[in-house]
Amino acid sequence: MPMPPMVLSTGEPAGIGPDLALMLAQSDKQWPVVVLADRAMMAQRAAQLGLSVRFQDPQTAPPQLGQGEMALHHVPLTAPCVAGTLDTDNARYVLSLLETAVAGCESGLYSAMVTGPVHKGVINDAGIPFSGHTEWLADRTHTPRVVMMLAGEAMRVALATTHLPLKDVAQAITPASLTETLTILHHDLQVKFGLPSPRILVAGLNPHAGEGGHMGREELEVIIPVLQALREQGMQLIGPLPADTLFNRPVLAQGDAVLAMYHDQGLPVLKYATFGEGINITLGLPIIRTSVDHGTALDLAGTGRADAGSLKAAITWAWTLAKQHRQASTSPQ
Ligand SMILES: NC(=O)C1=CN([C@@H]2O[C@H](COP(=O)(O)OP(=O)(O)OC[C@H]3O[C@@H](n4cnc5c(N)ncnc54)[C@H](O)[C@@H]3O)[C@@H](O)[C@H]2O)C=CC1
Ligand SMILES: NCC(=O)COP(=O)(O)O
Repeated sequence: MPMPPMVLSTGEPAGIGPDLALMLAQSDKQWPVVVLADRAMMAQRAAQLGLSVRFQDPQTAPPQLGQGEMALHHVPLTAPCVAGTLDTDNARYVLSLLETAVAGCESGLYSAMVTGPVHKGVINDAGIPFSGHTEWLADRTHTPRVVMMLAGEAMRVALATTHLPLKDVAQAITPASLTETLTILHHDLQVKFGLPSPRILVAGLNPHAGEGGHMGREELEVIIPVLQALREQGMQLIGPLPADTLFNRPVLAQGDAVLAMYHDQGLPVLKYATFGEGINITLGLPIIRTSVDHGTALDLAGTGRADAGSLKAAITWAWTLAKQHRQASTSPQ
């Protein structure tokens, strides 16, 4: 049986997601991907970008598409879309792309999902609470805990908390949540990244990792006891390390991944080092999901100036993971 294709949700229609999908369709080496988007919007965006794309019905498309071809599953927009201009009416469209992608992965129609960027604000403005793909996917697949990890050539950074207001971060880092996060991270570094004995650099929460309790007590009361308990189970955990000195080359070289305590502790450094070629992967999900390392870039939509490097990396990684998963599930025990 051939591998099912991957699925790409193009995300916010006013953003660069549709542009990037159209740009990748120009490549002479095409991945097996079914693109989810409104066909007329894609045709209009292609014309705006000066790109020629022939849309194929995924049911009848050949497995290997040629340059300038795209397997497109039509999902209708709710309202007409202008590149760069958000419209709350299209929030349901964005979520229906995600729902179609997940349902297809669950049914075996697709082997992995790759997500283009969504605009979290406009979905909330439409009256739909939405923190991010990561939380939405956890909820949709009934997975109590997942882990967001961004990865590039220079480093991998996972997060102990994701899209939370800063004031809520400390109380969200509990012995149970940190233990679960580290367990998922450790497991997926082994299984998905082929690291039999991963070394994880764990950041502290407070300046100077609390400076022995003088600048915050979460390290003493939560982080250190959790690391100790998990080390006793055999995990290689280094820390808690002061976040301001963790991100230098000699320290990074001692680990395979960093666990940052919150979004803006880890991601600015990672994006500075790898923006444009990094990927975002949700660990701990029952399906494979990778994504771009950037947002909707409304300023670039329809201009042709967006860089498709991260989407290409996300698709490449999703395919690698899908092949790995298939091999593991078909090889004899
Ligand atoms: N995976 C996702 O769905 C993500 C969604 N977002 C959402 O995107 C929206 C906008 O967020 P921002 O903070 O403005 O981040 P952004 O990544 O959209 O833009 C930041 C800067 O990077 C540039 N940029 C982004 N992607 C680029 C690309 N592919 N090529 C060249 N330049 C690029 C933009 O032009 C802008 O100057 C927010 O609603 C945010 O929540 C942000 C990150 C990830
Ligand atoms: N900064 C990364 C980010 O916001 C991605 O979030 P998600 O939509 O993949 O959960």
